[in-house]
Amino acid sequence: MGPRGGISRCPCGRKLLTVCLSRSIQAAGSQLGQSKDYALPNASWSQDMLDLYNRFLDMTKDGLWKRIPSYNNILDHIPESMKLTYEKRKDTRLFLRSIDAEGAGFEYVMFLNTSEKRVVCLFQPGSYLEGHPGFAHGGSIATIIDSTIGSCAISVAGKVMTANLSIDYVNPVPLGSVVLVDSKADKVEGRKVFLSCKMQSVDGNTLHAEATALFIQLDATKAQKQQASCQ
Ligand SMILES: CCCCCCCC/C=C\CCCCCCCC(=O)SCCNC(=O)CCNC(=O)[C@H](O)C(C)(C)COP(=O)(O)OP(=O)(O)OC[C@H]1O[C@@H](n2cnc3c(N)ncnc32)[C@H](O)[C@@H]1OP(=O)(O)O
Repeated sequence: MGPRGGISRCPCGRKLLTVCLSRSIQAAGSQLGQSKDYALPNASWSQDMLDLYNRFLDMTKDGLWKRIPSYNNILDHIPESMKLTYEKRKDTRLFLRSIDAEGAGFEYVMFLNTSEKRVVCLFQPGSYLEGHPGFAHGGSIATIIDSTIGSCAISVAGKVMTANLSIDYVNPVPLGSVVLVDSKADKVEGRKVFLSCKMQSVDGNTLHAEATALFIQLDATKAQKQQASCQ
C-alpha cells in the first residue's frame, strides 16, 4: 500500500478499503461520469436552501471556495487509479446518503475553502431524521457535524479518523429548516488535527450547536491494526 492509501486484502478474505481522501478526491466521482452527485439542488430543497446554495456557488467563482460533490458510495470519492483492485460492494452506502427519498434524510451540500482550512455545510434535515416531534435527532446532528468537520480534516491532513467529538446542543433544529454548519481546522500537531464547528440558523440569530473535535491522521501502523482486527 502506498503512502497515500489504497486497497488491501485482509487475511480473512475481505477486501479492505484504506481510503486516500486527498485533494484529487473532489474530482474523482465526476470523472467516472456515472455516479449521481447528490450535492445539487432537487425538488425538496426549500427556498432558504436554494438561496444559500446560490450564494455559496457565487463564492466559488473566484476559486477560493469549491463545492464538494457528494456520492452515495465512498468509493466514488476515490480517484479511479486507486480502485483497480477493488470490487465495489453493492451492499454498502455512505451513511449520510442511506435514505433514498428526496428531502426525507440528509439534504446537504458542502463547500471547501482550502486557504481558510474551512468547510461549510448547508444542511436541511428531513422527516426521517426526527428525534423529538418536529425536531432533528441529536444523532443526525452529530452525524452531519462529524462529516463536515471530517471533510475539513481530510482536506487538511488526508486520511484521518475521528478520535473525539464533543457537541453542545444549544437549540433544537426544526425538521425542514436550513442550518449552516461552519467548521474550521484550528491547529495541527503532528498527526493530530483539532477542529471546531458551529451550527447556526440561516439568519445567524440562532446557535443550534457548537462542537470541537480531534481527528487523527492514520499511518501505516494503523492500517496494519485495521487489517489485524479484521481477522
Ligand atoms: C479535499 C476535500 C476533501 C473532501 C472530502 C470529501 C469526502 C466526503 C465523503 C464523506 C464525508 C464523510 C467524512 C468522514 C467523517 C466521518 C469520520 C468518522 O466517522 S471515523 C469513525 C469513528 N472513529 C473511529 O472509529 C476511530 C476509532 N479509533 C481509532 O481507530 C484510533 O483510536 C485512532 C485512529 C483515532 C487513533 O489511533 P492511533 O493508533 O493511530 O493513534 P494513537 O497513537 O492512539 O494516538 C495518536 C495521538 O492522538 C492522541 N489521541 C488519540 N485518541 C485520542 C482521544 N480520543 N482524545 C485525545 N487524544 C487522543 C494520542 O494520545 C496520541 O497523542 P500523542 O501523539 O501521544 O501526543
